[in-house]
Amino acid sequence: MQLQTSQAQGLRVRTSARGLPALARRRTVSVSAVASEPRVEVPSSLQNNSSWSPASWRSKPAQQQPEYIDKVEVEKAVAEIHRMPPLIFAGECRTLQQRLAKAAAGEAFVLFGGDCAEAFSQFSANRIRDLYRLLLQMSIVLAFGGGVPIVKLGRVAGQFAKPRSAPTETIDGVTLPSYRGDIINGPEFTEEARRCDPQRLVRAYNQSAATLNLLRGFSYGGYAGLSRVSQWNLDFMKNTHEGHHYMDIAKRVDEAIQFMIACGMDTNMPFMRETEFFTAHECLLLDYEEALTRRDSTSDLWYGCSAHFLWCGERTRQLDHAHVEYMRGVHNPIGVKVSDKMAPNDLVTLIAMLNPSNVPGRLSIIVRMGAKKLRDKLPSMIEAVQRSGQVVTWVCDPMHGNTETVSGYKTRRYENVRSEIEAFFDVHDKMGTVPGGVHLEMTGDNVTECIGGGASISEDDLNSRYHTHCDPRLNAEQSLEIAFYVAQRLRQRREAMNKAATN
Ligand SMILES: O=C[C@H](O)[C@H](O)COP(=O)(O)O
Ligand SMILES: C=C(OP(=O)(O)O)C(=O)O
Repeated sequence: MQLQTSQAQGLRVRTSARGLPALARRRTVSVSAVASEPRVEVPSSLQNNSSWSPASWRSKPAQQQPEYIDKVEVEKAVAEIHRMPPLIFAGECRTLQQRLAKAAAGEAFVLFGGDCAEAFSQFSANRIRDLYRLLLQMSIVLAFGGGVPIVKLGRVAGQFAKPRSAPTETIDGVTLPSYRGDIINGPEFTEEARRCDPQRLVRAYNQSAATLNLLRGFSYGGYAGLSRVSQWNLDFMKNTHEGHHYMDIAKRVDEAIQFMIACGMDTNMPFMRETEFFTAHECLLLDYEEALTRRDSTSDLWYGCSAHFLWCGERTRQLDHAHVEYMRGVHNPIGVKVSDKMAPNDLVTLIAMLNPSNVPGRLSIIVRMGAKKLRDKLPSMIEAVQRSGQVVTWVCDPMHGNTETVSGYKTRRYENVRSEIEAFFDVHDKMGTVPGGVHLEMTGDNVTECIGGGASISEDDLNSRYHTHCDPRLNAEQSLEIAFYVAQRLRQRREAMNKAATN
């Protein structure tokens, strides 16, 4: 065993025989393996020897938090949420962690998608249903291509808080605080709306609870049954190329089911009637997250009970700051967004802090850099993580490195989104590592927020149905088109691996 020291970080990384030389060969991680010993020692300046508690983040600097005027009102709202039931259960988080471990090993694939920012004004059963069934459609397409289970994770039922690049916004000479998500303030450009209002915390909790209730109903009440695959096509998609392509697959699924029934398969089996669906959001607003942090009575461990999966954003992942402190102590599966700005050694340290026992499925690294930077930077990140023996689930967010402003609208080009996914698969194929999933800002609505794709949305179309409160989302047709592209890449990987196995 070799011992390497990175002087810049004061970080000691031990590499084993399966470290450096393994880079060139295809490598899978066994999910059934018990968690291996951590191989990375966190520098003493970053070590946190004090014990963790749901409130220990308060002793660290916290980025992107709202400035409330009335602190007493905040305390009241937080106390109210603290008395409310948890939104999720620890056992569900453990199940999700197992699924994500499979994705790390290439035995499953993660489909992560939903609104950039959920909104109080856009809350409706139809919108939740349309996002849900689009995710179901996409998961059918992906499972068909990839031949692996699809882990469905919605950016939903809690995706309310937004980190912003600038604290203020100026329009026609008037400067107001930036919109930070409906859980904090309102999107309208008025002083009143932009004031941080603690009552919004309670409203966001209630909307999340109601949304989750419906999602659980869809997942376990028959809506998501495999016999209904051909009924999930959204009405406005029926006459589109993607809609037709989807129906071809749906017909083949129907035929396969008929065949299996003829062979004696029991259609009452849970996998025929139900599906697993998990929720996720950015762990940004720490007052809210702390109020929903609960100790699981069966394991005695702490869980963030606002969602099954929480992620730390690109703007709040500082190694010695509050968000990393909070996240290191909750036992949910978690993620971190990573741009090209992150140094590979810092990534290794961050992983060691968040997943010191190296548990597969605990940590997803969600990369978001744009295609070109991804081709340049991702290989050295993967190499550093591999060399340290750390197990992570690599996920591609092709949205956040591809935002631009056109005619005054924030937008993204379909072609750039697809290119980043292409680069992500190419890099993993080249390195023999596993592309574990995609993370999309998307909606089941027929919006015109991203340019291009088969729907041919042009720059001039942007103002026609631009409804997002923050970043532009792929519409249903563009999302399905992405799913077909990813499915094709998954199929190619599967075929290449089968070929390699038979040679
Ligand atoms: O969704 C992510 C961020 O909140 C968003 O990209 C920030 O946008 P901004 O750069 O306009 O603040
Ligand atoms: C803010 C987000 O992403 P990032 O942290 O990658 O900018 C997001 O996904 O909503």
